[in-house]
Amino acid sequence: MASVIVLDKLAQEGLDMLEAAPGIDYEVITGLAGDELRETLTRFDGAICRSGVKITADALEGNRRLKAIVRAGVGTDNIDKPAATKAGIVVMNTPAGNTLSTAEHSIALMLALSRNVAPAYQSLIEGRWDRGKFMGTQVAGKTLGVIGLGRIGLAVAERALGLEMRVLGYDPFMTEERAQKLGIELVKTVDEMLPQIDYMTVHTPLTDETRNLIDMAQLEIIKPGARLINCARGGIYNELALVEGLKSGKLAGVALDVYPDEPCTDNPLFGMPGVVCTPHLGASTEEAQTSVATEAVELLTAFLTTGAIRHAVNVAALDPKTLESLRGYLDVAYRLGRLSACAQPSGLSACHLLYRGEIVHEDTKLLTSAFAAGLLEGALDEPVNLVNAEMMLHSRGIELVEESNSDMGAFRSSMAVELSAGGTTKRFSGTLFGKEMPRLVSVDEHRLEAYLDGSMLIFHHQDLPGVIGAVGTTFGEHGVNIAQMAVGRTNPGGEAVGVLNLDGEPSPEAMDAVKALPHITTAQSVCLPKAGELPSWLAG
Ligand SMILES: NC(=O)C1=CN([C@@H]2O[C@H](COP(=O)(O)OP(=O)(O)OC[C@H]3O[C@@H](n4cnc5c(N)ncnc54)[C@H](O)[C@@H]3O)[C@@H](O)[C@H]2O)C=CC1
Ligand SMILES: O=C(O)CCC(=O)C(=O)O
Repeated sequence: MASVIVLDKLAQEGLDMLEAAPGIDYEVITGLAGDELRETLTRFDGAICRSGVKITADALEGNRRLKAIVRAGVGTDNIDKPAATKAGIVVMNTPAGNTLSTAEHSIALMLALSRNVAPAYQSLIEGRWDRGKFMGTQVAGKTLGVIGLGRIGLAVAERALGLEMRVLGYDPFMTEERAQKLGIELVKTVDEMLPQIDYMTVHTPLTDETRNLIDMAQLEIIKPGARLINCARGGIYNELALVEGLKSGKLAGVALDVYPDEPCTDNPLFGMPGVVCTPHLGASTEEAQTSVATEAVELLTAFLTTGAIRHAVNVAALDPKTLESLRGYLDVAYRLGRLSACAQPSGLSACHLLYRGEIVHEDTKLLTSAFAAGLLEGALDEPVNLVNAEMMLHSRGIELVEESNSDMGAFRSSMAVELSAGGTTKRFSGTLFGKEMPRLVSVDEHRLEAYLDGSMLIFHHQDLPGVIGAVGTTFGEHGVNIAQMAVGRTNPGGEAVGVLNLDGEPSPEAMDAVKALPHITTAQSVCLPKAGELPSWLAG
């Protein structure tokens, strides 16, 4: 049974889906923070949140159970993604469910600003019939600047065009041709837009580039009387500049749905003339909340029950079809990682991976992550999986290089690993027989064919009569049964390698006895998962 925690208020439709999901238990606990949040999260496999809870590095510290966090919404800025990645936790979001509602809220705020809706209502309920005081401005024929032409920005632009506005747009990822088709005039910089606009709306994440996008300097060039709207993230407009702009008359209005620190009930803009603010309501419609809640539950339950990863913001996607078709090779990659960790337990500085044949047309990045997970699994006291393995390898200064060659070589697909440590190299390659039989097909330059599972012995020796027999006899004396044997050599009488698949792990005494045999140069015991045994992140 997988356990899920819902950390913020979630639409009932989402909770109903959790209730009905087979193999899933859930609890709703909102308002958690600090130690209470950290301790609670250690009891769950998955979490669903909105923007209320702050999942900081502290909240994830020492968590060995949580596997996924799904944000029922777009912005994942309330989740410490580097900390989640380090802990091997997948972070996913529901990117499209609240697009239209947020676009509509931006338009609503623009119209509310233009027609003084909030102050006129306030004045009315205070007993005044002030028809002269609240002269508005028509939006038709006016110019709207849209910063960020992603899902919400484009939906706003489309609606503004429907209101007969001229729309200028700025987004480094939008092409001139596409903008033209949509009826948006693309500008090259925000500064180019500022002298031309009557309204501005932002629809970007808060990043180093978008923080304080409108500041004191921009007030110097903005068209006097402009009205600014922010339904994206607090901090994109510098609030002190907005206060100054309103005081000086440079700005005629400001509408905010989002704030640098939320919840926010105290803000220098609140109560100023020309300001209308809402408490982060962009996505607060029944339609948007139903959509993000049900999608979040779908994403989390699919991940917890099948391993499928969609809409992840810290790891490559892994849809059920890809997972199914790659599972065998992910297993080969993971086992080669485990084998490499035994063969090169210290001083590793670089791993070169070469994918050959048909497999190069698949997402080999995932295979590389599976290899890295196998390599590190036994060495770390924390969970390692596809999410964090490469990051952990890099943070240990181990270089990971991936190459592909579509030539098949001896197999339809294969994967070779070269490990470098202090001027020496070791090489292994593996392939998949059938759909799920991982095989070791070379050690260094020697070809062979051995099972890539269970207990193994890999030994280098001189190719002389009686050497292999002596290994068999020695193991026999120590009660170790040999299930299968493979030998590879380049020249008769030269260096050779033997791989034994054993029914049990040899004792240290058995290993010492084998190492002491004449003509044996190295002997390494390797313990891999049994055939068909997969790590939890791969088993689904
Ligand atoms: N107020 C609310 O309740 C809601 C707020 N949001 C926020 O709205 C924002 C936009 O959401 P979506 O449109 O779904 O995201 P999106 O990812 O579809 O679009 C973001 C766009 O911003 C552009 N962008 C990034 N950096 C930029 C820069 N420096 N200058 C110009 N453009 C830049 C990107 O190229 C992309 O096209 C997000 O921050 C999200 O958190 C989303 C939903 C609800
Ligand atoms: O959960 C909410 O209502 C906030 C929505 C939001 O800001 C987002 O999806 O980025």
